[in-house]
Amino acid sequence: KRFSRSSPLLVASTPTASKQMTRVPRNPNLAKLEAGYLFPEIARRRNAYLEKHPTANIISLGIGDTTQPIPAHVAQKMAERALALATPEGYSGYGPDLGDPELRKKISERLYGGKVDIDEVFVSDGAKCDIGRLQMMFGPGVDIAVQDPSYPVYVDSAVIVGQTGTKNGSLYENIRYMTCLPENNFFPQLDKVPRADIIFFCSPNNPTGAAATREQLEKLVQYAKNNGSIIVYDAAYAPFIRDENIPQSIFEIEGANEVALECNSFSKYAGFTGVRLGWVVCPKSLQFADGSFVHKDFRRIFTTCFNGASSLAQAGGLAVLDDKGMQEVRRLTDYYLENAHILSSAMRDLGLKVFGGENSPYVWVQFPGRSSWDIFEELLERAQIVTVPGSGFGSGGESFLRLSAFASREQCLEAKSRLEKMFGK
Ligand SMILES: Cc1ncc(COP(=O)(O)O)c(CN[C@@H](CCC[C@H](N)C(=O)O)C(=O)O)c1O
Repeated sequence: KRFSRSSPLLVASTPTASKQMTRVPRNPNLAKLEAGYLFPEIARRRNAYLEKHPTANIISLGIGDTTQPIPAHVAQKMAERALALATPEGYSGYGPDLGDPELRKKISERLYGGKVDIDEVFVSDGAKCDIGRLQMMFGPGVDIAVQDPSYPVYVDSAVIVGQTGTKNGSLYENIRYMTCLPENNFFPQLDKVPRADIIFFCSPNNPTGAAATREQLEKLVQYAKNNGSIIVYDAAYAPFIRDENIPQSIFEIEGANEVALECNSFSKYAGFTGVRLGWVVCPKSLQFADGSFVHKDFRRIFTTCFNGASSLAQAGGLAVLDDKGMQEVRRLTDYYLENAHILSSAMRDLGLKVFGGENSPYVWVQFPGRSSWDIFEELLERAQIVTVPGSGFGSGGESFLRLSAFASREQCLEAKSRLEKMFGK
């Protein structure tokens, strides 16, 4: 594949010191970031293994990157939009600041049942990018709470914008880590979490696969209200929810529009990880302590630091949200959920403690007393399977391994038999 992850070009080379030293001071926050960002490290280790064993048939259950083709009619719509750009009547340049109004309307109607206003929907180039922009808006003067373990961008972006102190051991000063373990059913004991201004909450959760129930989310919203906090609710895996009692959005909870905003993504809806399309719902009623409106500030950041999602990607998003597209989303996510079931039952049959994999494409496997990176290396060396070490998501992930269910069905079945051989079934 043209952009196969294994091509050496894509593995960042380390810069060499130049003779001419500049006098520009480095951002001191970047110096606080210890290791590199987690996912390029996974790719680096995978490529290093391939260099040593060029004929290895590696199966990737690591980076949560979709593998199934985009639905044909969605690709067709993007192609038509691209061809239209080559015509005088079809050409268009910069789009509307907050996204194609028709797409914003469809997101509101199809995904929120009209519960959110169209002008509360900000169409973007993806949820990860929105997290960065939200952090720019919040600035260095706030403190955050994160589920531990969780998607590394919440903590790393907090360090970069100056919301934290230095790292002591595996924890950054000034971050409230809300431990999520089997013991508390992967939902934090909120009454034991010190107040934080911003609460990053991802459900269905990456990496544990835990999906918060309505009752749990009502507690979370009440906790934020009691503490005057703002929830940044990351619902990137909502399309995997099958359990009726699991809300698809924080805005299904009464009063959430006074304490929460939501980021989401087309990445896992329809394989848009490379197309790049996401959105934020920022309620107009959300206010900062001084009474100013979050919506106003986010709009300022959005329009100042971002020039809008690609018109091609937005054309694709419109097709994803039509009736045919929503059926395709269901088919694709069912496919990945079946993969998750194959992987979770395989690991369970081997006597391992397994979590997640339902309402989520992530399977969370516990190896008590073992280092996550050692298990990662062992699976790579002995079974040529790439996973993600749980400790990469925080100290709460130590001794866990994350398996993603985005590989092909054949690869998941092959991984199952390799794991059975490896663990001696
Ligand atoms: C909870 C959550 N929120 C947002 C995202 C990214 O959404 P986006 O694609 O930007 O709309 C993700 C994607 N995470 C995956 C891909 C990681 C590797 C990608 N390079 C990245 O850094 O996001 C993973 O954990 O394997 C996520 O889990």
